[in-house]
Amino acid sequence: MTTGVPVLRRATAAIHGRPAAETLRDALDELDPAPLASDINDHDDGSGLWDVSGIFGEAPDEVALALLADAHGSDSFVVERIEDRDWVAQVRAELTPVEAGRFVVFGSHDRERIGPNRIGLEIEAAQAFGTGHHATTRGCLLALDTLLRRGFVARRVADIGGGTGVLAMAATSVWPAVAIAGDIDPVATVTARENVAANGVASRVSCVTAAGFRHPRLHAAAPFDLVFANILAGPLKRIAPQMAAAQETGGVAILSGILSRQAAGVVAVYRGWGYRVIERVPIDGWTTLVLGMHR
Ligand SMILES: C[S@@+](CC[C@H](N)C(=O)[O-])C[C@H]1O[C@@H](n2cnc3c(N)ncnc32)[C@H](O)[C@@H]1O
Repeated sequence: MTTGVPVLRRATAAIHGRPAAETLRDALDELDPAPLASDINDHDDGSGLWDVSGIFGEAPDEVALALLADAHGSDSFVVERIEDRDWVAQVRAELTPVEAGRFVVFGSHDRERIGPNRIGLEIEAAQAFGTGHHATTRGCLLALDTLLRRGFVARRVADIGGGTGVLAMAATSVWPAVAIAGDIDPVATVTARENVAANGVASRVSCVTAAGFRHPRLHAAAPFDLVFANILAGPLKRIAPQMAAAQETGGVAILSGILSRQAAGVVAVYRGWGYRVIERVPIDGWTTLVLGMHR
């Protein structure tokens, strides 16, 4: 039995074919707190069934998925405990370096393999999101790469939903900037601090536990030339007023965690707060938005 490893459970429901996959995906996105991972699969056998599953660390999330299953006509709902193992060690061993524009994100086990012509970001996969493998993180790094090619320079950066701190560190690796990475999850804050120290940028990147911009350090450091926010479409819409208050004309926001079909809705909200679209970066069904503030 491994100690210090979160107990994970997989909750699975077989749902009858009426709801579209998008409806189920939206419903999964709305679960609060969200599952650590989720999946939707068509049975593909003519039965018209969907398998909807989520991996959870906390029982209340399972209850939410059970309600979701019930709302969509499921007659089976199963929760199983996943065998304990050292997930962090397993994930670390399996991770390979990820390239995005001029950046390469890698674990310490790959340090020797990174060439000199890349900007390396060493990230240990712990219990935080942001190893560069997800399309949304890559989208943000590619968006940053594009801003650099356009000659954009940022001195003050905020990373809302910073996870491992990868985006804040990317910004401080290309500009003499200071950055604040805020995450609602205190475990992510600890992980980000470790990564920031390992990359030698602790004097320029501070990591705080905060929901959105609600932290004195974020208030004191505003206005920000650049804000990253790789959280989901719903929370992005909710923090739009805070984002607009934290930026001035000429400021840029890189927003991600947006399913491509949700992008128009996010853009509509941010237009109402003075933002215009500079660029869209679509990857694997996700869209990263680069928005410029023109108040
Ligand atoms: C998809 S991860 C992004 C991590 C990293 N920035 C990246 O791009 O890979 C989203 C992170 O946002 C955090 N989060 C979600 N909602 C938030 C909110 N309202 N305020 C701050 N952090 C939030 C989550 O805890 C999670 O660590």
